[in-house]
Amino acid sequence: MGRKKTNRVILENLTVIDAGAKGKAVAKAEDGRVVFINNAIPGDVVDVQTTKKRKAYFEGNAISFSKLSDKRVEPACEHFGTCGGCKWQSMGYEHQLYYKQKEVENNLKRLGKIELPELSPILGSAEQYFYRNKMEFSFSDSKWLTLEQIKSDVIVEDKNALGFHIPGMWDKILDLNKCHLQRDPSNAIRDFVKAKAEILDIPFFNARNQTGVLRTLMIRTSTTGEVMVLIQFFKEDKNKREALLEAIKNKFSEISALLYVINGKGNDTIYDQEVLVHSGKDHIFEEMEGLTFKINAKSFYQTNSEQAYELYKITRDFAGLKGDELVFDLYTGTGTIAQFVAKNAKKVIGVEAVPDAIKAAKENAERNGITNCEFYVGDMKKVFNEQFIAIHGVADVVITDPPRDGMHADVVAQLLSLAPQKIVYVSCNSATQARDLALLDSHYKVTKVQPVDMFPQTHHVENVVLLEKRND
Ligand SMILES: C[S@@+](CC[C@H](N)C(=O)[O-])C[C@H]1O[C@@H](n2cnc3c(N)ncnc32)[C@H](O)[C@@H]1O
Repeated sequence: MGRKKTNRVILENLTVIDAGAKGKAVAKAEDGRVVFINNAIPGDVVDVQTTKKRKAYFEGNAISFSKLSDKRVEPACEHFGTCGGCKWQSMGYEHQLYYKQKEVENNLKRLGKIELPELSPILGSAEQYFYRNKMEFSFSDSKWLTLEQIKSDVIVEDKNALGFHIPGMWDKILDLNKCHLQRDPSNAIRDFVKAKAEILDIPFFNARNQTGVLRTLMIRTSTTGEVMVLIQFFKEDKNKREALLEAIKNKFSEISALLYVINGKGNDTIYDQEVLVHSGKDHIFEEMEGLTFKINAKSFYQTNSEQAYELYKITRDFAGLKGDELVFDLYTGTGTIAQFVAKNAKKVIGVEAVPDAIKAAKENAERNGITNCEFYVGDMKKVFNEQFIAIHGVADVVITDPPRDGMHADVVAQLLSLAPQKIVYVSCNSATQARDLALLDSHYKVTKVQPVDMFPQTHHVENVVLLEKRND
């Protein structure tokens, strides 16, 4: 069944039959073991170099193709295959949607083992490229070189890169030419920053040696047309920093918040750092159905604004509010869902672990003239307890939108004891959602399921479920 190559195996002539967890292609080896394959899609026939061998499965990379799937399309991006993002670009969008729908259905059926209504067809994204409103690029003085570049006699003069980490390599950065994820002026800003930094002779970061000056570039765009740019420096060199930021300001009049951080720590996260303003404001605004949301450098906001609007409309529709309900919005973030449904409810209470997000939620609600929303900070499993319910009352409807891990078992138990009429469960991970639905199944029936594609060209899928209290 296979040729040996060093201590790894080559599995020959495998037909890819499915797309599985984490977006990998799935085939069956001759011995019946499942093979999870990178860089192939359903319908391909491939030879696979294995990278992992376990009792029940293999993992590996497709190294040659004897047949290419008829589901294939030409990837739009020149960096496809090297860059870690947008791994499903070689598959037609209708097929991406088919496999996302199938993943949600499989997870709910196989992991949840619950009775399900017919799933609504997945809601595709109107924009299949350039849909992200936030991108973060890394600077590096040791850019990723292709095998041809390494082998060739031509010396690569420019070793600087501004782009994304190569998958599995923390210190190698792909120098981006054009990225298809964020709309203009994102690419123009990134290109300009790189060129100007080189003219000013500002050293790019070296993650291995922790040397250099320029660390990361974040760009946020909004549907209102505002743009935020944040540059993270490893060390302060006031003259060069100001020269670079002034040049960016003068070149791009649409930048309304030009920010920087001086971060000498071991890692790139800005969440524990002071964000300083070079020019303009420290925030931009996002707008949705007449509501405005203030977004600062550290704020969470759904990364596909247009599709977030669709997701929220489905959530509001599933909640079916008439105007006299008490609603809890668990894991509220900056309170966007809470404010979005507020005009249809008597009162909405949002809970969230991040204090800054709750501060923003309160500010946003005040600016939006919403007076029937309250927001509280805390870890859900601690805050959402008997005392919380004694103070706020029994919710008629609970909307819950937890992180990928799903809800803590204590939160599910508390939901069962609270016993609201309806629960609307928004999830970015249908596997953990299925687990939680199974825990709720004794008291709640799943009556609606609506998958939503927020991230075209990737395997990620959002899913909204309506649970209604059983009367028996
Ligand atoms: C998927 S986001 C939902 C955000 C929000 N619903 C929205 O649409 O913008 C999940 C949120 O849960 C918060 N979170 C994570 N763990 C939490 C916990 N244990 N208790 C409370 N909130 C938590 C995160 O900070 C994040 O804002």
